[in-house]
Amino acid sequence: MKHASDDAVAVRLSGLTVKRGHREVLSGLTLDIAVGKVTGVLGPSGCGKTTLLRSIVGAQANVGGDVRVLGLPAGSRELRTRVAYATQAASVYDDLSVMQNLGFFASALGAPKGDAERVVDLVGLRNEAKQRVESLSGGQRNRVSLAAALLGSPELIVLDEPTVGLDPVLRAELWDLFARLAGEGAALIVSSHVMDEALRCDRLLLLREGEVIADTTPHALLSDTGAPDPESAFLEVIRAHEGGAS
Ligand SMILES: Nc1ncnc2c1ncn2[C@@H]1O[C@H](COP(=O)(O)OP(=O)(O)OP(=O)(O)O)[C@@H](O)[C@H]1O
Repeated sequence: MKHASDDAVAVRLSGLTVKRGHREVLSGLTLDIAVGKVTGVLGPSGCGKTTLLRSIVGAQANVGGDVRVLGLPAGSRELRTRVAYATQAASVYDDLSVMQNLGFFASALGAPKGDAERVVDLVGLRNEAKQRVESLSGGQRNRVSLAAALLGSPELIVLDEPTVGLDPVLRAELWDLFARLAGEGAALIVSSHVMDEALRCDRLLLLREGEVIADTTPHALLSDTGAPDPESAFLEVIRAHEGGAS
């Protein structure tokens, strides 16, 4: 029988361990990620953020332990339209326009007619809609990828560093959008190495060398460490973790 609370769980990790090459990149992660919230995966370059996201969307090899997504094993066929993933490198066609790309992905996903129009507005690319992707700036290309990830109505939206290369205004707008989507009931998992973005998340997972060293909220991160900003708070958490580990 299903537990009632399972409906609120988008992702359940049980002892997730990943080896890449000879290295253990993630070491036994056990945690649940809730629906209706923006969960931030924060941490320095190389700490395992992308590997964690790839494991959740079923794109990672050599995964040990168990990863359940919306109650199903990660990567299950049934999850194809229910889970969206935007990678760091924009995965769109250079020789097509923004709208042609979105139209293509919309029909591949079976998204409703008009959905490409909806998402192009969501990511603020209306003026560039007819432009070929190859002529866009890096930040604009990433937004095409993000728009493609928002097609249909995914229940879980996994975004790998979606705000890289964006100006502060656009960044703030996208974080507003993430909060709105979570408010509508989606689960969002957003990675970033910009600690200030931590403040926009409902929950924070701070990752370091493949381990979750803090599972907290922006408010608790600042109040527990007494640090003035998330960057110093993160350093404080690392110091405390290393002190405790030695
Ligand atoms: N094939 C491989 N062999 C050995 N190590 C690997 C391999 N692929 C990735 N790694 C290592 O795994 C670690 C985690 O990589 P991952 O891409 O998940 O980090 P990240 O936190 O997303 O980094 P960034 O913020 O720079 O994108 C890194 O230290 C990386 O060097």
